[in-house]
Amino acid sequence: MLVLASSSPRRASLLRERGYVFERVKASVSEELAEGIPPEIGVRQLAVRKAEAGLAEWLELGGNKLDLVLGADTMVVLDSTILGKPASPLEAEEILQRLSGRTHAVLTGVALISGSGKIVADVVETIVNFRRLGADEIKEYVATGEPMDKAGAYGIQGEAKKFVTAIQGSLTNVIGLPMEYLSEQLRAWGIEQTNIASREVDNGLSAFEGFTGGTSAP
Ligand SMILES: Cc1cn([C@H]2C[C@H](O)[C@@H](COP(=O)(O)OP(=O)(O)OP(=O)(O)O)O2)c(=O)[nH]c1=O
Repeated sequence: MLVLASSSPRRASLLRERGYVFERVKASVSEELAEGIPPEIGVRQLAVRKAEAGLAEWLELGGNKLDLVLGADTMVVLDSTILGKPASPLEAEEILQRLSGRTHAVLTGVALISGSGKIVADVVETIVNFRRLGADEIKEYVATGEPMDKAGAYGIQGEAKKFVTAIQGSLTNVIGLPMEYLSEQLRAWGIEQTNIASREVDNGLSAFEGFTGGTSAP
């Protein structure tokens, strides 16, 4: 049995759309990191923290020790600086101004852990290029509310798609889970997709079909 330790609706959709059957628990953890920690270490640490908290909660609910708990954390990194979720619309504008006309990295830490003591944790990176953004379009975008619960103050699967000129690497990694990497890991743990038909569901990503891993514009 797979258990997703996350309250992110995006992570649940990504798994569901690929036909995984899973349970969900909350991953309530402090997202504080040591000052100056390298982003790739920090993002892995948070993924492990979430998976461990999820496992504790799952076992408390009566879950089996052999069940596999998945925790993840996504960060946007520009010039070695972590750009988290904006605390206010003004901060969202500031973050988007910084990303304007630049290339940044999106890191997702993924941790898989079971009560039997097995743990695998990795970090997957996607590189994203933004075109130059005007002050008015940033304001308009922030007013949609879309940036507020997202690392780096944007959602590539939503309105912010139009800001992106190229990506290198996994698109789903930017949205919260690197599905190509994760499918391989889950297979190794004996967890397979069970309902491939549900992959046909339109997830709003069709404009990006064939776009991942390349460098062309959407
Ligand atoms: C950059 C980017 C981030 N995001 C989202 C993915 C993550 O949900 C969120 C980063 O926050 P996270 O702290 O990784 O996750 P979360 O708080 O949403 O959920 P939980 O900790 O319970 O698992 O930003 C997008 O949806 N689209 C994007 O383009």
